[in-house]
Amino acid sequence: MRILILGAGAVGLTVAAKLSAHAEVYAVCRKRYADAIAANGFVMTGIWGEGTYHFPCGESAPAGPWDYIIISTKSAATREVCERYRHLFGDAEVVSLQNGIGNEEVIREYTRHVIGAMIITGFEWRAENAVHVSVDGGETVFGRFPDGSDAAVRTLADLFSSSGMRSCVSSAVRSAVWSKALYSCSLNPLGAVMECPYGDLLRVPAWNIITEIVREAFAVSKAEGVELPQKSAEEYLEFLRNEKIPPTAGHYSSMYQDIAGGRMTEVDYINGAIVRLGAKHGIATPVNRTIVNLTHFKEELR
Ligand SMILES: NC(=O)C1=CN([C@@H]2O[C@H](COP(=O)(O)OP(=O)(O)OC[C@H]3O[C@@H](n4cnc5c(N)ncnc54)[C@H](O)[C@@H]3O)[C@@H](O)[C@H]2O)C=CC1
Ligand SMILES: CC(C)(CO)C(=O)C(=O)O
Repeated sequence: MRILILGAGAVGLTVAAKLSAHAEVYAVCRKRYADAIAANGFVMTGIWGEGTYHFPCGESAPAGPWDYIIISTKSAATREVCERYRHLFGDAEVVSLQNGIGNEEVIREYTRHVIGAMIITGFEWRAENAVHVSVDGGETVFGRFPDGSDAAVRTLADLFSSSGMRSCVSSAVRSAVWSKALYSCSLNPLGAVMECPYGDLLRVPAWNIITEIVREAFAVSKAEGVELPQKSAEEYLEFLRNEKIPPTAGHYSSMYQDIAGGRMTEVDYINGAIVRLGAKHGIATPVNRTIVNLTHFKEELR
């Protein structure tokens, strides 16, 4: 099996390392990462095990055909990556292994073979050739986008699982992507602006803000025709409080880490997507809009 990973950073390089024992993998990444990995290997620490991995990577992609092409850039780069590498897509299954709303819709403009995914594991840079896997909020979910499942989806989920990355198949992956987006809307920007781990967001003043974020986002998800497993915003909030925050309570959000590292966050593709889609449906989203502005303000202060 040949797998190409495009825009490999913390997530993509770690996944490449895990898959490399079970498949032929190539990771397209920045030159400084490729040079560091060529010199010293890729060093993984944390809950997925510790080790040094050697796999091919570089700034440009080798010729196809590829069985799977996994896109693991930040959402802002999805279209750019599709434009640059569309000549390699062919019959490959193109997988979005990203956070945010709208990535699969962009990829669908370039190929009919789109697999969506929802990943809720934490990856933190430690060096240009080193990533720490910090928390695990559940299995990675794969599905045919927007819904359905088939042999190609099952093969990919099985490959991830047999490579040591717990995964499953859902016939409603769009719903899984939205469920994670609601989680990210609630926790990531607030954790970044307040500089605290997720567990602190259970405090009453933060939870009051989260309640409004989720109510707005839930209304937008309904207007978009997304069927979440929870029937109401209140049910989603209970799920977030009781099932999703506890296993990741000590985690500092990736938006916190982006701001600390001087990078732009993905807030425009998370809370910002709720604001844009809310406007399309005539749903007011003042709290999500405020959170987007606060996060950009924080980005500018760094
Ligand atoms: N880090 C985490 O804990 C988690 C991240 N995610 C999601 O996974 C996705 C990737 O996140 P990370 O790996 O953390 O980000 P990252 O910033 O570490 O990696 C993204 C990589 O894409 C590369 N890139 C950007 N534009 C490119 C282009 N035009 N061509 C080629 N490469 C390009 C960058 O150089 C960077 O190395 C995001 O959507 C993120 O929200 C999801 C779950 C957890
Ligand atoms: C690490 C994780 C999965 C939170 O659990 C995340 O999505 C983030 O920080 O953006």
